[in-house]
Amino acid sequence: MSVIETTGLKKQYAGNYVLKGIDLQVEPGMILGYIGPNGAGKSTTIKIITGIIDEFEGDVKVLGLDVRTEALEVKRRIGYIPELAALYDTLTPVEYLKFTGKLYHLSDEVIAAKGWELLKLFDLADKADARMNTYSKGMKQKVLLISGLMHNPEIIFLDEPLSGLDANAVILVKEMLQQLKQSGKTIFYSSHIMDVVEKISDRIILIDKGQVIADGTIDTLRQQAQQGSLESIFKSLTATDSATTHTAKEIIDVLNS
Ligand SMILES: Nc1ncnc2c1ncn2[C@@H]1O[C@H](COP(=O)(O)OP(=O)(O)OP(=O)(O)O)[C@@H](O)[C@H]1O
Repeated sequence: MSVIETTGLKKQYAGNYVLKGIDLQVEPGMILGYIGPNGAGKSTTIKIITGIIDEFEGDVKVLGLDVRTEALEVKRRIGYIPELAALYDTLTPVEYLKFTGKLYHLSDEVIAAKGWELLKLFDLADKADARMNTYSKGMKQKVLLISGLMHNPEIIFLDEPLSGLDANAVILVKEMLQQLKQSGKTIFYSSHIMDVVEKISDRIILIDKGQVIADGTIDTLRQQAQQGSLESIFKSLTATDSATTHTAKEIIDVLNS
């Protein structure tokens, strides 16, 4: 059974379609890499599947639940780690985790115990009482990761989750995702950091201009694009290689003019 299923998923803003019919079936217990150029529609897809955006065309089911009619139950069973979230940074991480933990109906005791343990494991224990407006970007990202995972969700959506993290934290998160997968969780992972996507994903979906243009394992994609790394596959399938060189030159020309 698929844990995520979208059929004919379309989304428009003022008559302009940014998703043009996405059909996805995601099996449980895998890491799915969801990639594409800026503006391709990755975040929009994630926001629709997680029930944040509720106006769309087509059907979306998560864990067999219709996100239109059962959005609350869907939200309870998934975790979403957004990109550059509007995190309430006048709060301390402890206060923030208490707030988000309550949204998932976790008890005060569970929030306090788990929150504290996780803050320690993410190396934030000594800053646990500081307001997050004094935090670095990576430190805030760690708090978002904790808050998206603390209720032990069945599916975890990550939108550029490594942004701002240092090398040790990146290694930690990659290892954590592998272990979550081994315990049967499904990971929907969207990122621009191609070498990480290439290493951790069991399946990769590449979208461009609101459409799926490649779908398969890294080996299948390699055969399809006749290229080596995921980065070169990405460039070849989205045809940005020579265009990028040209644009870079144009930017330099404008700067020099
Ligand atoms: N609220 C909105 N109103 C109008 N257009 C929007 C809105 N949100 C997103 N879009 C448009 O939808 C398209 C897809 O955006 P989306 O954020 O899903 O892309 P993305 O693939 O996540 O990009 P990135 O890699 O830059 O994060 C873009 O053209 C964007 O301008």
